[in-house]
Amino acid sequence: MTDTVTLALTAGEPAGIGPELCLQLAAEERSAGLVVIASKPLLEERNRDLGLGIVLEDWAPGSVAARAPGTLSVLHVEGLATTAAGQLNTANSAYVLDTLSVATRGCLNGLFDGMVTAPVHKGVINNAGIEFSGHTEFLQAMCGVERVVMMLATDELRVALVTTHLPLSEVPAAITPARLTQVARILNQDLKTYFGLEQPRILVAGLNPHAGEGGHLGREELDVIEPTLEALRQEGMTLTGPLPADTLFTPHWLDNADAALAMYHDQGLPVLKFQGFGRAVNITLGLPIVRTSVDHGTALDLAGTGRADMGSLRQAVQVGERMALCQKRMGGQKLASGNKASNV
Ligand SMILES: NC(=O)C1=CN([C@@H]2O[C@H](COP(=O)(O)OP(=O)(O)OC[C@H]3O[C@@H](n4cnc5c(N)ncnc54)[C@H](O)[C@@H]3O)[C@@H](O)[C@H]2O)C=CC1
Ligand SMILES: NCC(=O)COP(=O)(O)O
Repeated sequence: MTDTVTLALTAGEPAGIGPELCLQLAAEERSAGLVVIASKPLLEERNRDLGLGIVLEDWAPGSVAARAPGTLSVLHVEGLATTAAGQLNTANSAYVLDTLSVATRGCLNGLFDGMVTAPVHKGVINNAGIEFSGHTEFLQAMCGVERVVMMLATDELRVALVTTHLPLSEVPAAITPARLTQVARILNQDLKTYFGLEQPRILVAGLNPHAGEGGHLGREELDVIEPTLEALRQEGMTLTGPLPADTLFTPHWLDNADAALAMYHDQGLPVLKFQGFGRAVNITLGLPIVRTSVDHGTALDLAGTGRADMGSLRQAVQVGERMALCQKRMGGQKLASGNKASNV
């Protein structure tokens, strides 16, 4: 069958809202099969504590994932040390990363058509002595691709990033012609592949205030961004910029564009979250597999209360399903242009 997909859904940080959001989502009507990758006792505990009444079914490769409202397939992952909501424990970090590895391998070997991730806590994983910047970088390494692109999207706005989880002080040096070229090519290609845009119109932000004010407020625009964009235009891309980031996100520009490309995390994401926090999806472009995620973090303050909003997880599943169907129709795994796989 090519018109249905099975998605792996990682439940994320066990002390956060991820496990309960997965269970709450399982109560709803859905067309994609979902297999939650998590500790089964953890899900049973949240299910019981919140009185959700979801029927948890063990899933094994080859079996059909549950789709009926009120049921959820589970692929159990060992290694969880503690289950207390709201209380981080470094002893759970290896387990959290195992859930990501299981889902990623399952996508690479065709068990799943894509993966959706509930939030992890980057700090506690690092406190456990494991270097970890985020799912995005983890998946890039695990899939063996040279570059990936983080894009968050609502129905009205798409914002992609040139750099992701970097200290601000390291951002200027990271904006090189090579990185900008790879990011723009991946963004352009995946907007065509997954969003049906024949000629994506991309707005590119400058790095400095007023896009450098002609070199008086920084030279990255003159030395790196403008020449790189010009070369990419020669390849046929429709790129506007570098634009001052403070006016790029206004209707004047956005009304005639398909995506904005920001130079760094907190240049683009605050705007996106102001516009649509709770209904946005985080998509990793440039991977050979489909991966979507929520727009929020672990919300430890809400964990275990059942009050967290599942709008973003719902959206992540729906977008992941559409992307997986699109990839299936193309005949399987694909690589974004210019991205080399070394161990897939
Ligand atoms: N996809 C992922 O794995 C992500 C993980 N994180 C991680 O999450 C941790 C906590 O990050 P914060 O900056 O505190 O952001 P956060 O998103 O966890 O919380 C920020 C505020 O938004 C609220 N909130 C978050 N999700 C909500 C939901 N579904 N419904 C209602 N309210 C919600 C929280 O209660 C809190 O007041 C960090 O370690 C961060 O790295 C953050 C973003 C994405
Ligand atoms: N702000 C987005 C975020 O932190 C999520 O990152 P990732 O874990 O999806 O790489």
